Amino acid sequence: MIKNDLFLKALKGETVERPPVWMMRQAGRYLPDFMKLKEKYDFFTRCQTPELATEITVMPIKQVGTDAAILFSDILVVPQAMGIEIEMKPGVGPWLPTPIRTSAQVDNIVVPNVYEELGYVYEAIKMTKQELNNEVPLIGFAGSPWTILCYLIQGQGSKNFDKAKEFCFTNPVAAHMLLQKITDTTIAYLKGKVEVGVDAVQLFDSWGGMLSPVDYQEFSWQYMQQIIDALKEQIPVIAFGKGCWFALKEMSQSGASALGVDWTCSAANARYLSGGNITLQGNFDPSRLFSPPKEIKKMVHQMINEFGKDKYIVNLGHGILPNIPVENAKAFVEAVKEYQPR
Ligand SMILES: Cc1c2[nH]c(c1CCC(=O)O)Cc1[nH]c(c(CCC(=O)O)c1C)Cc1[nH]c(c(CCC(=O)O)c1C)Cc1[nH]c(c(C)c1CCC(=O)O)C2
Repeated sequence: MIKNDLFLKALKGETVERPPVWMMRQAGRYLPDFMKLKEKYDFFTRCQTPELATEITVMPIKQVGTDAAILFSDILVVPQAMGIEIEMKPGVGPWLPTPIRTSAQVDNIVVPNVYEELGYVYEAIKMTKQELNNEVPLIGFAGSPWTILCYLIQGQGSKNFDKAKEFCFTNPVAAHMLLQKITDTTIAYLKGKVEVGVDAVQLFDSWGGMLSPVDYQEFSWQYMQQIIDALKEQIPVIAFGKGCWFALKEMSQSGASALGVDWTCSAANARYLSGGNITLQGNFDPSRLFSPPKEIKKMVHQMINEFGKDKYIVNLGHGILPNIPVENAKAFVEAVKEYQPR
């Protein structure tokens, strides 16, 4: 039994005294202790060393006081396991020496044995569960197939992922083959995470909002739905699509336990579009953590009043920014703990 079960209760839609809070990318660069480890070990070494991944995962629990932990890892470990070379270049971010640009390259990509290729993730989960000692739940995650495809084809981050979209629209057969291979790998990968003890999983569709509503259904949502279908009987699934407010209706009917929303969609609109019955998660503008702590607290209380304290998980609308003062992140979390229902 998990001692702080607010997050799990909110995922089940149960009544809570206050909503739970965690932050996307909470295990990251705004924490001084994280930066010390970053100086010593490169990014994928931190991901691949269970002791380091565990240490980083529990940092925000101890130092900021969030109600759930999310495993320190990356969405790109999945395509790495599929045999694709991916580097994390300082100052650039994800970088592929050989981006995928042809059908022949897609043909050659394998659906791996996840237990062999991603055993280090499962070790990190087991170690983290021990370290957390049932204080708070642990979230496992994966990228959506579309968001992973964006990096594989573009070859690096992008403002519009133009090359990824060009590939999908000029070579849809290969694009769908690639999306299906990522989907199959992701399902096996997440089932493995469930087996070693994660308490919930989140799918990050960070670049879903790059697509039109019609293209979103074709190139992203149908694969998200396959993953949700494969997992929903075993574990609560959170579907987060940045910029995907237009799909909230389909998402609400998918069997996901909760839906993530970003700050461009108001609480009232998100409730309306998702049918009013499903748990929502979000949606504080990450840049608003630059405001003074007093103002942050006021805005957080207002946000909870707008979403309602039940069927709600307080979070940011996307990952925390690297240069946010730790004090401000703490104020965000404290505000939720101090919340008094109206
Ligand atoms: C698109 C995406 C990626 N990775 C992820 C996403 C989806 C979420 C989102 O959109 O924010 C997911 C992710 N990446 C990381 C986590 C860890 C858990 C957490 O704290 O939430 C999670 C959940 C650690 C990380 N992943 C990364 C860092 C920072 C780099 C470092 O620590 O050296 C962290 C803490 C690197 C990374 N990895 C990726 C990017 C774009 C970057 C940033 C590159 C840069 O700006 O330097 C791909």
